[in-house]
Amino acid sequence: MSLLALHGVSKSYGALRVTDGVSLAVAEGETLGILGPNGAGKTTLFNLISGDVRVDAGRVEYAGRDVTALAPHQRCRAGIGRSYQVPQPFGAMTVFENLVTAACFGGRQAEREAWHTAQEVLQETGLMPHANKPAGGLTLLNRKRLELARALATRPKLLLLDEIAGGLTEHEASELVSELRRIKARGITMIWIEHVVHALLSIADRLFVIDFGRKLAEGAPQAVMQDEAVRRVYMGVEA
Ligand SMILES: Nc1ncnc2c1ncn2[C@@H]1O[C@H](COP(=O)(O)OP(=O)(O)OP(=O)(O)O)[C@@H](O)[C@H]1O
Repeated sequence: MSLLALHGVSKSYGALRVTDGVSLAVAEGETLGILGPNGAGKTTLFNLISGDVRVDAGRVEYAGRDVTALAPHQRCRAGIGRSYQVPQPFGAMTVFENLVTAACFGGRQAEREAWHTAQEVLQETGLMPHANKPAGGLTLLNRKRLELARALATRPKLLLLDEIAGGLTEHEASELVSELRRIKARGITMIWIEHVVHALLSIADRLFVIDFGRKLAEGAPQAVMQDEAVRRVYMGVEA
């Protein structure tokens, strides 16, 4: 069964149609990679799934339920967790406090449970040595880890990752991919927008390529990367 299904979702800003009738289904346990040129509408698609932005038309179904009218916090509590392209922690709070806050408010966990979750997520994401540091002072890698950790603390069934490897060194990106592999092995469904293609290819079960707000290609990673339209639009390779 699909955990997430988008049915003809569209969004415009003024005359600009940023999402144009996108339909998409993601199976439980699947890792879907999203690719597309800058400005193609990838983050907007996440905003429509998480509820940060409302659709103009179409429907968003999650776990068999129509969530199109739900607010972001309701979708989060239903199990849709997300990271943001630009990490957005509470900078003056410690890493641990950020995670407890995410678990309490995003995951609706009681205080004791939230503390337990925060400990687990610190361990899982390698942030334990930084638990008591203010989030605002972290390195880029650790800010990215915290972004992932905050989403995990809400105990998502569906995890939306927006360019989590962007700006990292090769070594840092591969550490992050190892963490994502462990998350995937726990059965969490993931949708990952990423320009670091080799990182994405090392974990994605399927790719979905967007251009001008529309689906350009979808399917098995190797087949999609060989697709002529994808090579022309995304990689600038002449067909
Ligand atoms: N709130 C907004 N108001 C007006 N235009 C917007 C808004 N949000 C996004 N856009 C425009 O919609 C288009 C798609 O933006 P979006 O951030 O979804 O693209 P993207 O594929 O994620 O790009 P990138 O790879 O650069 O992150 C862009 O032209 C952007 O300027």
